[in-house]
Amino acid sequence: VVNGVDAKPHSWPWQISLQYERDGEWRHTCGGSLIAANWVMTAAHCINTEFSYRVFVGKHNLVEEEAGSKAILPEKIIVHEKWNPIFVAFGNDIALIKLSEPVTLSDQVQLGCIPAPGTLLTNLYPCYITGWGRVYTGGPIADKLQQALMPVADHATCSQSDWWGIAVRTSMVCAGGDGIVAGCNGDSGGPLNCKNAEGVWEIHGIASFVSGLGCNYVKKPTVFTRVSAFNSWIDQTYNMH
Ligand SMILES: CC(C)C[C@H](NC(=O)C(F)(F)F)C(=O)N[N@@+](C)(CC(=O)Nc1ccc(C(C)C)cc1)Cc1ccccc1
Repeated sequence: VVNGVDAKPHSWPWQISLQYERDGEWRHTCGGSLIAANWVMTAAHCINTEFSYRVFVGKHNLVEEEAGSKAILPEKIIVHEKWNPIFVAFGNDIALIKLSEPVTLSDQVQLGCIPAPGTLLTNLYPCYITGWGRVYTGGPIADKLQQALMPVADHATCSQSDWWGIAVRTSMVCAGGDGIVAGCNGDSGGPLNCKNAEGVWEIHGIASFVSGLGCNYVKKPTVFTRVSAFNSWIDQTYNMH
């Protein structure tokens, strides 16, 4: 997250770190959200079938051992069947990870809520991006979980020609675009957290892409998969696997 702040530890208890093993070391690669005791929602582009992964729950500082955190191996990973790594603009950048064992819920490990199907947020609706991604374009990833207020750019705004134009679909949600705050590599797969009218936090987005010209680039908001466009896919995947 570019120009974010350290989150209060465990204040986003559904946030997970998706890590892959390289040279005997586990490395953070993406964010994700716990949506059931044994299911994590992340971005399809985070998954590479050559790698082995683990899901780390209950984390705040990635470079410290933390009581209450736990690394769990996936039992299976389901990538949306219409995801195409060559055409990110087609969307469907969503994947579900079934955990090999259900997590134990606690103060530090909680489930995130999914919005009702078809829910659309109005322009400038206040949401927060969270993640351990790069803290500036090309920079290092964060040790401590970062958060930043990122107002929604509705589809009418985000699909303007000098914004994302036709690269953004209605199955996506944009946030930010002020050139200051943005998601960046390593935030992929993580949540866009928005409080609903009842005061309940919901996961409205899965961080998908930012501009190749720079993470925080004016009129190129961070683009998220719109979770409320995938409720039935999520339900079907749950019930099928
Ligand atoms: C692999 C892509 C599909 C997703 C990757 N996502 C992220 O980094 C995220 F923001 F989600 F954390 C990304 O944006 N990667 N970039 C490599 C940019 C990129 O690939 N962006 C992009 C933008 C639009 C499109 C399509 C929709 C036209 C595809 C890729 C990051 C970047 C940012 C600044 C400088 C250099 C690199």
